[in-house]
Amino acid sequence: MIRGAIILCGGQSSRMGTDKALLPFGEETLLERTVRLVSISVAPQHIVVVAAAEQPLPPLPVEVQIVRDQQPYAGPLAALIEGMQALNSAVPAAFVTGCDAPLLESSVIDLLFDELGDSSAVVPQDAERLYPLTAVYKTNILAEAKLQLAAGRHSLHGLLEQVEIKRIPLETLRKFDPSLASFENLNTLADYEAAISRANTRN
Ligand SMILES: Nc1nc2c(ncn2[C@@H]2O[C@H](COP(=O)(O)OP(=O)(O)OP(=O)(O)O)[C@@H](O)[C@H]2O)c(=O)[nH]1
Repeated sequence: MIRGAIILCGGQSSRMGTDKALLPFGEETLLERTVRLVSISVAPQHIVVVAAAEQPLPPLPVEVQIVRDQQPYAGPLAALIEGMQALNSAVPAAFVTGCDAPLLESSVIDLLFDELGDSSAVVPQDAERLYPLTAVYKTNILAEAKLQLAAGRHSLHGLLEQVEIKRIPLETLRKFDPSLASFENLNTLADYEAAISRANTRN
């Protein structure tokens, strides 16, 4: 199966207070790092970055496709639709993440693709919640995604309620990522600082 990936990076970053995509992380920005980690599992020519219209972006590999939101701040579902429309039509499924996943493990991405089978999406879950921004989606759910958006729903959770998904217990993924750091999105400055120190401890 040809794997795709969609990296959403055009949110408002309101809790962080500054554009997350451009935050430094080691010698890279968060977006560069996320693209590099995703490209261990997905060929760069099948990676789509979905950014806001005027958003400045760091230099990315030339093969990576950049698309711009049609509507400002329409949310992750609208951005997912933009990304799916931009993917090569031969790509049946895409890993979806935000730009704020600097501790992603490629073995987690690989496992999510491996579990897809007949499901429309493979989504990690713990007792409290689903993790729709570290998940794999079949591209044939595009029509359903558009219906949801047209009905005024903007969240990925709403889409996942309408399709058949495979839920992967987060604990199962500890085998591949013992600290489960792949699932920590960075919303606040405190999250960002904690991720930097965790990355430094690992190195
Ligand atoms: N392209 C695009 N990406 C989005 C949009 N909304 C959210 N995202 C991305 O989706 C991921 C999750 O977004 P949220 O955590 O809901 O929002 P955020 O902008 O990151 O942060 P807050 O404003 O603090 O909620 C982040 O990587 C965002 O950049 C959007 O309208 N367009």
